[in-house]
Amino acid sequence: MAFPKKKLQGLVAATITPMTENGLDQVIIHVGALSLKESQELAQHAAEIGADGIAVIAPFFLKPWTKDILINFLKEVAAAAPALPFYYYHIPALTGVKIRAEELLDGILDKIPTFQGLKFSDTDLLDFGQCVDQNRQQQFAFLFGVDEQLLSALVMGATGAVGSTYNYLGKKTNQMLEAFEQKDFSLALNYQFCIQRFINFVVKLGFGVSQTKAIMTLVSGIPMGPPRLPLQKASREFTDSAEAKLKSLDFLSFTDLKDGNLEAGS
Ligand SMILES: CC(=O)N[C@@H]([C@@H](O)[C@H](O)[C@H](O)CO)[C@@H](O)CC(=O)C(=O)O
Repeated sequence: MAFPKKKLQGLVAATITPMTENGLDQVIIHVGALSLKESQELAQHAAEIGADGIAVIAPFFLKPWTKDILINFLKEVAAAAPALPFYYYHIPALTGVKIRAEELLDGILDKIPTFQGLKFSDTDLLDFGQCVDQNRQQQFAFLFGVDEQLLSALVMGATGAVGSTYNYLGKKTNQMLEAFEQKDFSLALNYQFCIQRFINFVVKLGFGVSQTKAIMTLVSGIPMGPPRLPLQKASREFTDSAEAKLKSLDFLSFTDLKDGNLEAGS
């Protein structure tokens, strides 16, 4: 998968959608599920509808407890869409599957010939760095998923990023990428700190999918609708505080705001 230079990937729900100036470049569909059969059906469906790739998280109710078991699970899913590039989505805080990504990558192409890369949503930069270091010959995509640490991951060799905040902090993040590419690390750090200030603020208020939807609605004016149960809609207080913070950090001016209907879109 070729990543457009200096462009970020935004994650919308379960679909990874790299953006270019002309819109969606590629669509990678997440097909993870608790049941292998369901995952395989989703993978086949993704192939039928023309997806550019599929991504899978580890099953998290009945968990794989060794690397080999996890690989076997992933292999069976990948085999259901043998023509599609395959990505493993490593997000241990949510799946509870803590098998190190570095271990998983060891010899993975022998098992999963369509393996293309990793979405790495964990703060363990030792594991991430070793994934990159030990696979320099493989041309894998190393997509980082902890937005507040992206700069550190770029230093480690991240080839792309997939995260929730790029849906509305993309401009600032692109400025950080630009500064990084120009080797202006002090400027890049300023951008990263600014992004961190916002994320740190919302994390303290309670931040997740519902809050992401509320902020996206606020910024874009496109009603994202309520989250599905068991998630609860973000409170009005949250949205007001997030809006004030975005403005105080200069992420957003009054004129940037669209007429978002926070209540709409069921
Ligand atoms: C745990 C989590 O939700 N991580 C996010 C990050 O983008 C995260 O929202 C961001 O780094 C702020 O902490 C993504 O990596 C994952 C994500 O958005 C998703 O799978 O929906």
